[in-house]
Amino acid sequence: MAEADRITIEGGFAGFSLMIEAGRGVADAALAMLKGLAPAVSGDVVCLAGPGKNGGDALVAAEFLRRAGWPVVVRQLGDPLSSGGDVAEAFRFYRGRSEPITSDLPQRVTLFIDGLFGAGLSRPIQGELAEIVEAVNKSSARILAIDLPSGICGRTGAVLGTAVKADRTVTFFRGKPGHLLDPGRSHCGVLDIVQIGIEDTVLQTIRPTCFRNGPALWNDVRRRPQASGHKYDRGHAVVFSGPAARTGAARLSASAALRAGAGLVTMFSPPSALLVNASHLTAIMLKRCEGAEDLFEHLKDDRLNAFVLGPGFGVGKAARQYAELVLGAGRLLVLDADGLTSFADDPNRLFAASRNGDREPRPRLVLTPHMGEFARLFPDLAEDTTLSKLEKTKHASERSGAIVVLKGADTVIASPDGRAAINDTGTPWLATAGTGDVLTGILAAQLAQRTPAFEAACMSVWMHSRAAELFGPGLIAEDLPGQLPTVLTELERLAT
Ligand SMILES: NC(=O)C1=CN([C@@H]2O[C@H](COP(=O)(O)OP(=O)(O)OC[C@H]3O[C@@H](n4cnc5c(N)ncnc54)[C@H](OP(=O)(O)O)[C@@H]3O)[C@@H](O)[C@H]2O)[C@@H](O)CC1
Ligand SMILES: [K+]
Repeated sequence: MAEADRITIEGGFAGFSLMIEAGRGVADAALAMLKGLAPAVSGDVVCLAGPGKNGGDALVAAEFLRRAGWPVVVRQLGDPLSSGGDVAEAFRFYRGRSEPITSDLPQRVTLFIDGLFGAGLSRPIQGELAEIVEAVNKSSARILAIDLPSGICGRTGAVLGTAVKADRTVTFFRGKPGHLLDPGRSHCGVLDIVQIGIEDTVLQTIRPTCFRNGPALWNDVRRRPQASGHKYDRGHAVVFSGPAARTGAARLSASAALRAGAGLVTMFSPPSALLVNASHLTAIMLKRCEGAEDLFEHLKDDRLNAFVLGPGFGVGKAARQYAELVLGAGRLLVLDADGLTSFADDPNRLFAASRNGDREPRPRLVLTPHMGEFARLFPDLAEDTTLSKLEKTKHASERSGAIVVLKGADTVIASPDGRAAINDTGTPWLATAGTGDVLTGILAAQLAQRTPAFEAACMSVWMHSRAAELFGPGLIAEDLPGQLPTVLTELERLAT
């Protein structure tokens, strides 16, 4: 944002004009929240203005709201005139009441506008300021945050000390990681992104590498069946089954792979589980696979192009051998669950297989850990409290040479080339047994169709979340594949 700001001002746009537009955007959002209420009978609109430009935005918004007829009170932290520059100008722009801030807040408040700290938050909120934030959070008034809820770090989404819990947050030009990463995301409430005069062309100079996950990022590279094509054009995905008593996870994965667009799906099953699997499978094919030699033979069929290893598979030597064989044969691999844990004692062995002696121009391995599994492969990154979830995932991807999908309510997807995406869709109902297995199948389908691995991972995470949103409450993992046709139809509509 600092760079976007700098380029815009260098181009002849006055810094205070940006602040006016920011303040106007905040005032518009406030008016939308106040809609239906009468200024004469409502409580005050209380604008909390901090010492920096976040406070400047609050002062500008306060003036626009005052002009719209609302009873506005500014509670000011620090001396805006001594701050100079745009902040002093904003203070002169505001023609209403202003008092120094204390924890003794006004009693009749309809709306708090939080302009204490934004991008310039540099340390935890403590002492009387923390009491003020707590009092604002406890009040029954609604809360609108400017740029970021005060106390939320824009880089990491972490709470520094304490943080405002807003109903709505207005930010400028583009969202920041702290808006999408937990706990920042839940402190923002509804997120509005308003344009304040910064041209999109600044992005050509800034070249951002971090994105909010959504169809705009990948829908145009998504592979889809062609009228003249046949099933092998859509790839042949393989899912490794676990032993007889643990086959369900692999079947969830396989059925998701077929629904998500793989041309063919085969389960490789140990002999003990063949009968169980055979009694459940119809369109999905079944092959016996017992040990490395068997797999080596199967891999001679080079139409088998994308593999899933991990769901229900069991931890141990077989998982390590299979993963290495698949990667060594130049195939794409989604490694999940037990597949990840199998490398806990020697993660470098996995990373070496992933890089395959640096002969691979593009990543062929996708890791889909939750935080617990991530900590087994990347213990130092997991423990490092200075790193955000975004940074942890990016470092892990760079180290492993793999696409890393670090799951959670705020799933992060990172590529060794430095790109990353944060997913902020989905529902809490996704936190149920087996949904991760379904994700591996959706991913295998995209890889089988030869979508580049980073985009494949991003779109799979999004489709998985969207399927859950469409089903709604009461979701179990088995319900997800059945929603995929609707998700695909939606994506088709967006593409045309
Ligand atoms: N970029 C753009 O394009 C545009 C940006 N705009 C706006 O600018 C905002 C960024 O402004 P900003 O850089 O002045 O920082 P801001 O968040 O106001 O705070 C800095 C002040 O807070 C203080 N302080 C920090 N932490 C503290 C703590 N825990 N407890 C106590 N004090 C603490 C810190 O003190 P210091 O660290 O210097 O001692 C300093 O005085 C951005 O969020 C957006 O709203 C818009 O106007 C439109 C265009
Ligand atoms: K704020």
